[in-house]
Amino acid sequence: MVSPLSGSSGVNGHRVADESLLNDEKSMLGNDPGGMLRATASAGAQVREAAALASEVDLSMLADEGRPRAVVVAGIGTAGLTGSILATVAGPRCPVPIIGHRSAGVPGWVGAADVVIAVSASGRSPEALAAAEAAARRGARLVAIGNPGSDLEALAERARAPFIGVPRRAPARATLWGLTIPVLFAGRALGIAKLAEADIAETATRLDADAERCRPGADSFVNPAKELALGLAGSVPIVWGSSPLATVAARRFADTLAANARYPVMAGALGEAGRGRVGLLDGVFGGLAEGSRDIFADPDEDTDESVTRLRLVVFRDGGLNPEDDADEPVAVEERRADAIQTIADRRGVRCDVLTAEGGSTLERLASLVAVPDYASLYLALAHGLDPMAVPAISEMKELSNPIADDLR
Ligand SMILES: O=P(O)(O)OC[C@H]1O[C@](O)(CO)[C@@H](O)[C@@H]1O
Repeated sequence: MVSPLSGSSGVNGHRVADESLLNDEKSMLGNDPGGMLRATASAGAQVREAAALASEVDLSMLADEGRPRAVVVAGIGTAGLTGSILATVAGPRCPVPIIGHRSAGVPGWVGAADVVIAVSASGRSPEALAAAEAAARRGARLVAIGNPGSDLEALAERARAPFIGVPRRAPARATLWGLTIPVLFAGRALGIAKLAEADIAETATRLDADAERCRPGADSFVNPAKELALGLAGSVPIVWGSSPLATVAARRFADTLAANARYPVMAGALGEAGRGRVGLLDGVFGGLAEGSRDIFADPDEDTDESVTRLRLVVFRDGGLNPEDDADEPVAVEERRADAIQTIADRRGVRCDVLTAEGGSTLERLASLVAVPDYASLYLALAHGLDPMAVPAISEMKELSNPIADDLR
């Protein structure tokens, strides 16, 4: 029997995206048996619910021993991304290093002076469990976040550490906001991240508004997520972020495009790409592919599917406050973002631009995550793929699990 958390038609799909599959809401919902569209639409509700649940947990013991030497956020996949979000919200002047740890256990130097935040949507990833265990063993302050009633909760209980339960109603990647808010609460309790109630409320409102704009019933000409998905169809997407905040969103888009739509994506910081990977725009999938195209043809009408092309997506931040004393002035980031658009344009490489909006770091991040999250689902659906199914990931777990191996 197919479990409600695993799809069933992951390997059936069409090589060429079919826009008509995005036109009929009812059949689209039928092609999403796991309810990923619905789960993604709950982002705003996740923020509110997680904030309510986190505020019921006494996190004061985290701050009892004063400012930690370092904060380690341990978890894999979406849970791991919450560490990057905490670092972004804490900002470039955060006095405490925030280290994301995406493998089992914790770094060798972690000890009593440090804090470990172990995150796992299921509450049973070996990485987060091993991190929580190691933190308790080494006397580090621990807070665990994840599925209520899970092994992670039991472990936190044994370690007398606070646990913030995040109800599990969807796969981890559709629970980003439910996992993120408790991590930010932990950061706030430690005095390293500012998180005003108004920021939380406005972020939830923005996520609701984006869910409305991107709803399945909205046609592609008014639905920014369908438009983004159809533009990416058949391409190799490259997603670059203009700032650290925008780069977190870019990496998130790479994760969801890979997991939901099964597209290979390159993502990263535009600053770093500008010193290296930007050269891709001159290569076989970039300028060379575009050079073979009829220059008078409408780029959006181009139907030559035998040519694989890059499609650039630039996430622009612009910063909350240009006077911020971040390491890099906002003006430099802005010039770089303008430059990449010009360079793409000169080579005929098509480019989508998303610009952050909102009055807080959290809301700005949400504004760069919401539409792309939906786009990854629409791209899957346009290819006839069940966005929830992850057969290769399941096989990977099965084949690499030593217990399963012994039983064979
Ligand atoms: O948050 P969890 O349940 O620990 O899962 C970690 C990661 O493992 C996966 O379930 C894949 O195995 C991802 O979807 C997820 O982000």
